[in-house]
Amino acid sequence: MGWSDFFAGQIEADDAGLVPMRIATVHRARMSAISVDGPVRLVLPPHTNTGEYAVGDWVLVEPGSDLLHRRLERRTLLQRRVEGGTTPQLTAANVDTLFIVTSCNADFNVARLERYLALANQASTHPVILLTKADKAEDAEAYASQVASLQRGLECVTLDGRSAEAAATLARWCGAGQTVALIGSSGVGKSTLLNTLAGPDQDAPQLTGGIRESDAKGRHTTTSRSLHRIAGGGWVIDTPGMRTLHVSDAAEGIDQLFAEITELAPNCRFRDCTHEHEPGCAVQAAIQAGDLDPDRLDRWRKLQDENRAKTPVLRGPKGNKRR
Ligand SMILES: Nc1nc2c(ncn2[C@@H]2O[C@H](COP(=O)(O)OP(=O)(O)OP(=O)(O)O)[C@@H](O)[C@H]2O)c(=O)[nH]1
Ligand SMILES: [Zn+2]
Repeated sequence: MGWSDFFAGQIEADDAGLVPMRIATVHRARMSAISVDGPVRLVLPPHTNTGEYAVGDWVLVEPGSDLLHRRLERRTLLQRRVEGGTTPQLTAANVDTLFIVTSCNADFNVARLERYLALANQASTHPVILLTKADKAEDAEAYASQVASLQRGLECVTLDGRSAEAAATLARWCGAGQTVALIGSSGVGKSTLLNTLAGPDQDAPQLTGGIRESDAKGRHTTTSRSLHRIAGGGWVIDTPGMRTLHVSDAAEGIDQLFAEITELAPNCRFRDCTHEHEPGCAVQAAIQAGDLDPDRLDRWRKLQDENRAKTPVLRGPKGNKRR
């Protein structure tokens, strides 16, 4: 189930008799978990804020009563801030690999992929780009080569999400104890991949996924996420389609994504160089030399600006000052 020494090391003497379980669904007022014996509807202590839990979290539970005791520290955490939100929304915890799904057609957009990559980096998960609908594309490899230039060492596969070969191709990231999550816009084939990964033995996993609820503006949103077992392997977390993906709280993730720019910056004459018009700018020099794509610098700038604008700067005794 993804249990490891990292989690085992957090068990203390006081926890004797409690059982580790993994959160499978999070709703406003209830949560379910998966234990070695199967699914469990958790009994929540009064005043539990389910917003502090994410699918994939490890928790300690009292056997018999199914009373939730406490959550264990996470290895990775995917989160995002919704428009106007004061605290980030937790999307998935303890994900080893994030499958960023896009299709070989009009959905393909490098700027959007870069956003997802910044998010994956920030969460400390390993991103892999899945290019679906390769069976319908004239030149799927052309998409793959565009992906290759987005981040150093970035892995990418092209596939037909409906085929059994897709499960075989993805198996190397889906072994026993591994947790993957799927992210991508509507219609790119996430549910299809989920079904392919879960295999024919499970009853329609997409039906167990989301509960439709209305948010404050009356829009329908899928508020729950779910954890599904992968046929013969690990676990997959289904995240709801993201209407708009804002990048926030992701400064380090962006630096990692744009490593070639991050690494040039110390060579600029001015420490606070914006790489726009300053003399002695190493980044502009790289563009002049043809070593850096000017579009890439534009996208870096837009993402930086957005991240700064969307990340609240907290000051004062309690706030961590952040960019
Ligand atoms: N030809 C082809 N069709 C695909 C592939 N993957 C998905 N589809 C089709 O594309 C359509 C959309 O797929 P879904 O799996 O529902 O997409 P989704 O990402 O889950 O969409 P949301 O639920 O809206 O987030 C379906 O008709 C699938 O059969 C693929 O690799 N090749
Ligand atoms: Zn510069």
